[in-house]
Amino acid sequence: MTDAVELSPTRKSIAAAHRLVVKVGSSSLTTSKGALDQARLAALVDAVAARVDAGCQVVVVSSGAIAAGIAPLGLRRRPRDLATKQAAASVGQQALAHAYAESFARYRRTVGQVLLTADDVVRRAHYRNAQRTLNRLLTLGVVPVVNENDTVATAEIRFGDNDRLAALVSHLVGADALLLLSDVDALYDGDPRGGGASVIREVTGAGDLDGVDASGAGSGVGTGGMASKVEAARVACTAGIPVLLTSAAQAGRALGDADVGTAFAATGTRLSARRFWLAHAAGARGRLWLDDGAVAAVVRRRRSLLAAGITSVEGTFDGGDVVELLDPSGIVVARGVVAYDAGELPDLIGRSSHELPAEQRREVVHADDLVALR
Ligand SMILES: Nc1ncnc2c1ncn2[C@@H]1O[C@H](COP(=O)(O)OP(=O)(O)O)[C@@H](O)[C@H]1O
Ligand SMILES: N[C@@H](CCC(=O)OP(=O)(O)O)C(=O)O
Repeated sequence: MTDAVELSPTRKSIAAAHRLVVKVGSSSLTTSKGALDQARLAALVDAVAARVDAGCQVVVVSSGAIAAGIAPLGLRRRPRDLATKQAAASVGQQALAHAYAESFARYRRTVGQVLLTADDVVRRAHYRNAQRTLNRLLTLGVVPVVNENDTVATAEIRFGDNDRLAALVSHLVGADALLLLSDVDALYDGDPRGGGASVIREVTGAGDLDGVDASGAGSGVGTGGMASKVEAARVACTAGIPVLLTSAAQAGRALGDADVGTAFAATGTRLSARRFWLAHAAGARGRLWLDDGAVAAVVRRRRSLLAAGITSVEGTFDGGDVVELLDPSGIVVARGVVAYDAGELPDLIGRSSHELPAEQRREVVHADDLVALR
């Protein structure tokens, strides 16, 4: 008999989490013909209800609105144009909400539908509203079922994928763990459909993802693909939230001892709402390229960014807008609120403070308004 392998600290913390966000993808809830798969939805609800009955609070972030609208509308495949996608989402979301309500009713649990647009997370006043509603639902013992508000979200304001939405919601509700449930049992070092790929059990830092190819397209009914799950896991982990990625078919184990799939360890600590918004939710209006000295000052020593360390400026922004800070190789190393308009900076960059007139000696991005991403 072999000894049981000790669970990693990440898995233990996920198994012990009190407040969880569980994201489930379209391919796990719908048939290939574009209708809801009631049996698979019920199996997911069984697993979530068991965890709720054990005293935990669970937010479900559910995709599937567009996919579930395909068959009822008599369409042959997932629509490509926005108007038809929105029509499909309108029909499918209704079916989805009804199915969750009926399925959770088997456990005498009430569900609350929460449809969010990117604005609800990007604008700080909206962020607080969404936060308040979700918290209230949870304290009332309701299971919130969240999706993007696809019927009104236009191209510019779309989250784009529910993996990212789930990571943002995890922070919003102060979740102790995020579960990403898909149609694949784990992250592999390459697309498993090609064969020969190996499972990655634990990701403890960015280095564990070196050489991992997650670029393969998704299932065809969803949008995200594996790359968006890895990115969502990174967003959650840097905000201090561990992530478990596995298949919806393993939801019972995932919500039980968490000894399945790929576990991503939290790499950062929980950020304040403002810093999280700066790092992940706010839209950037410009880019500042830094020299190596400025990168070291900003990222390692957590100093303000001065004009002397900037080599180039891109974008049309005003003082108060969010910009990305790039290292000399073009990697975004930080984000922050810029103190100058784009038009003011070309005359200042590369010059040290004592060369500048007194009114232009203030920091370009103050340390309090800056979040390092690496
Ligand atoms: N490195 C990888 N590891 C695991 N799956 C991968 C990888 N690269 C691509 N994939 C594919 O990504 C798919 C999951 O993405 P997607 O279909 O968008 O899921 P969902 O609908 O659950 O959001 C898997 O079915 C798998 O074929
Ligand atoms: N909001 C969309 C989901 C888009 C999406 O991200 O889908 P998926 O990749 O399956 O998680 C819908 O409900 O159809």
